[in-house]
Amino acid sequence: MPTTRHGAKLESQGHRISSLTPTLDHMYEKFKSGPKPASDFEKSVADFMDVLYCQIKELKNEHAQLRDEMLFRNRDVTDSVEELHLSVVKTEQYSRRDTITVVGLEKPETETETNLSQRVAETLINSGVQVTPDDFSVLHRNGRDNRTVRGKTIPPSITIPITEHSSCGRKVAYFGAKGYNYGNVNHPPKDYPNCEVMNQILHKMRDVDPNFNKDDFSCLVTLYPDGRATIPAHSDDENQIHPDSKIWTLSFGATRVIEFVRRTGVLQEFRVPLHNGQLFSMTAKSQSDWSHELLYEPNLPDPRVSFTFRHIVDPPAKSPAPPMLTSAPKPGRKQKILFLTDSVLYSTPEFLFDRVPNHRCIKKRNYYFADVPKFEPDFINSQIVLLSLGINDLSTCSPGRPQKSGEELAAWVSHHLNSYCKKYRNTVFLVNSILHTRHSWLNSEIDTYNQVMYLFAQSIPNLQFVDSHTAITRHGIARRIDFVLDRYDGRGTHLTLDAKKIVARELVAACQSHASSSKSQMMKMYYRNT
Ligand SMILES: O=C(O)CCC(=O)C(=O)O
Ligand SMILES: [Fe+2]
Repeated sequence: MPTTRHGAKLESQGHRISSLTPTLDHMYEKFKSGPKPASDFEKSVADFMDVLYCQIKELKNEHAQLRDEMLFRNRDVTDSVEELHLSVVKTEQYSRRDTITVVGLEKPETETETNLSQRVAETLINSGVQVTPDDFSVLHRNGRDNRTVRGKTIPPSITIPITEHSSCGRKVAYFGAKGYNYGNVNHPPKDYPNCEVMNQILHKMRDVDPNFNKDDFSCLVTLYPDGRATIPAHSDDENQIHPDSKIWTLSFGATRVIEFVRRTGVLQEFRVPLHNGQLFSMTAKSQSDWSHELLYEPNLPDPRVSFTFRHIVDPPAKSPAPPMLTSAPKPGRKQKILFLTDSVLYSTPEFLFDRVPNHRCIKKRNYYFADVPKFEPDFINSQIVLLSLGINDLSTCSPGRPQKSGEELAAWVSHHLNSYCKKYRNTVFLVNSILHTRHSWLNSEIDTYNQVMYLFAQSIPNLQFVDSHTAITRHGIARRIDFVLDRYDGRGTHLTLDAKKIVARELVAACQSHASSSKSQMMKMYYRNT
């Protein structure tokens, strides 16, 4: 590889481009601590050096940010291409396998897709099949023109893809004093049937849960005729379900397997078989943190019936102007996520937060916790304030002695967050854990800080501790410190792109769960009672 003379010189002195800034800092410090400029010329050289130094630093920051943004975007594009590829493979398999071909249906000049569906449906209905034209919305002719074979006109055949029915083969009945809606499905209120089976089941439910009563709890009865009927991955987290409601499922018939997959952070999944006569319960937390799915078992011929009970409440009324120090978001305006971060995550692109529906992220640089009050005027207009700080408050130039201990920092931060959370009750404060460095003395302070903050956040309804440190330690990259911390950064407080991506995913997921949850409702309840 050709090397310029200048490049060779830099290499030989051990100066890599990536280490230029520490060198520059060092040179600048030396320059500033040298003799004071005497002449006008020396003064203007000193001013010139100041300007150059600031501009180089700014450019370097900008460069790091642009590089990360580009890498994040690249990864996004790769992910989308992979997803598209998978969906093409799926579509191909599906178009080869799950289709019906109809031959011999003549093709009039005036044929359109809609009247073709109509005619196919009519033909099938005449032969005793129960269908409607809507069942064939994507059918098509295999060719445009009729062919003539030995004097006979042969119309092009028709392919009918068998579309997965939205209920995935399930049949449901709903009973309860209040209606229940999810997705496009709308179950109106309906009296429980006064029959032996239902009465016995209700009786059993009261034995199990003393709070159970059929005025509050609704029952969704689902029939899965065989193993091909499923319920796809979902969480029962509609705001019509009481925030503390357990979801009870009573199973009869064939054993089916329910699979849980964690919704955020590191991928975790597990399966539970649901046997005949078994009662299974899920907590609200298992809905917010996990999705569940009844797995497809094409070779299972037997039916299963489940009775699912949920405590249904009236959906929260559209709130009037929120109380206290809050300003209602203007209609049509996106809500704000204020992201205060030190340099560890400063290059996290704001666009990643576009995944939080109806929100936009404004990122601001903040090195020390002591600087947080500068941004207080913005809290009132932010739905989420995300704080990723702390390492600069702990670390110090003389190893072994932090500026503040982990415990001191946690006490100080929690004191301030406590008052912010009370003052800005409609704002959710997310505080990110501090990540490990290359220094064990510092890491033990970090652990203390993280533990105290984790416990503290549990007691404040609009404060959440985002444990991105644990997300990293559970990830494969934790095998080697160089996979997590930037190798060229001796201080060990800068992350590799992989680590940044893991943390960013945690932060975005935490914002997503707050943006969609009924937490603000719970916060109001909490503050009303305190
Ligand atoms: O049938 C089951 O066991 C699960 C049903 C379910 O997840 C639901 O109704 O939300
Ligand atoms: Fe469910």
